[in-house]
Amino acid sequence: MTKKSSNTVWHHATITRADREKLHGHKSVIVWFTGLSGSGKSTLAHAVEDYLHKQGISTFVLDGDNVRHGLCSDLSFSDSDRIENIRRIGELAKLIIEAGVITLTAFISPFKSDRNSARNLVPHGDFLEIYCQCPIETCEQRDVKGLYKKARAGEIPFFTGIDSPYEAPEQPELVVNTHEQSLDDSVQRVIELLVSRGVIQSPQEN
Ligand SMILES: Nc1ncnc2c1ncn2[C@@H]1O[C@H](COP(=O)(O)OS(=O)(=O)O)[C@@H](OP(=O)(O)O)[C@H]1O
Ligand SMILES: Nc1ncnc2c1ncn2[C@@H]1O[C@H](COP(=O)(O)OP(=O)(O)O)[C@@H](O)[C@H]1O
Repeated sequence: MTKKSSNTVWHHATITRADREKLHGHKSVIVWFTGLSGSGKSTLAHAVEDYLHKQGISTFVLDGDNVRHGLCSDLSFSDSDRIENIRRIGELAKLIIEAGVITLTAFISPFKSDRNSARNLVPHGDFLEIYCQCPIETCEQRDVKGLYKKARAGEIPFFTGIDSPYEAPEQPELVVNTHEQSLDDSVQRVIELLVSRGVIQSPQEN
């Protein structure tokens, strides 16, 4: 349970999120990628960022591996530390959308309740959950970082999908099947979602 700060008073900014969004010419949302290790979260988040950046859209990617080198370097992969990891990321992503920037997060985020807590931090519609669906067999074949091999050898305890659970989203805003769809197709599906939600304009309208 999070400790509450005492004797602190919220200071209201004179420049609002809406002012910043107007300056940037687009809305800001959290695009939350979730899925097994190796399911394509980082690859897709960065490919979407590349696409948006080229359209002049302000973006930022929060990536599990990177954030665990700094802000969350004190956290392990126990259930309670994963919960704290996702709590911090939810709060951080909330701050970044206040800056008027589209925030793409790439964390396994294995527990439904934590993803829902992150969703509930921001106004309705500002959290778009994208499930990178990929059979564990394919993730394991990809074994981008050699971690599945180590986990199977018993060298990494509590590895997601092996001896630590992954709870698939029930009603994500989008499912991308990264074992069947090409990366370009997945990027297009995400862009279509952002257009359909009025976050960005259709590329034809620019
Ligand atoms: N035990 C265990 N289980 C799963 N993953 C592990 C583990 N140990 C290290 N790694 C590496 O850490 C990356 C996942 O970190 P996350 O912060 O996204 O995890 S979580 O959301 O808190 O569950 C994950 O990165 P991705 O492969 O990009 O998902 C792994 O590189
Ligand atoms: N459609 C796809 N979308 C995303 N990644 C894909 C796709 N097809 C194959 N891949 C490959 O799968 C791997 C996914 O790794 P990564 O993005 O690091 O996953 P994660 O961040 O979920 O651990 C990369 O080597 C990527 O090139």
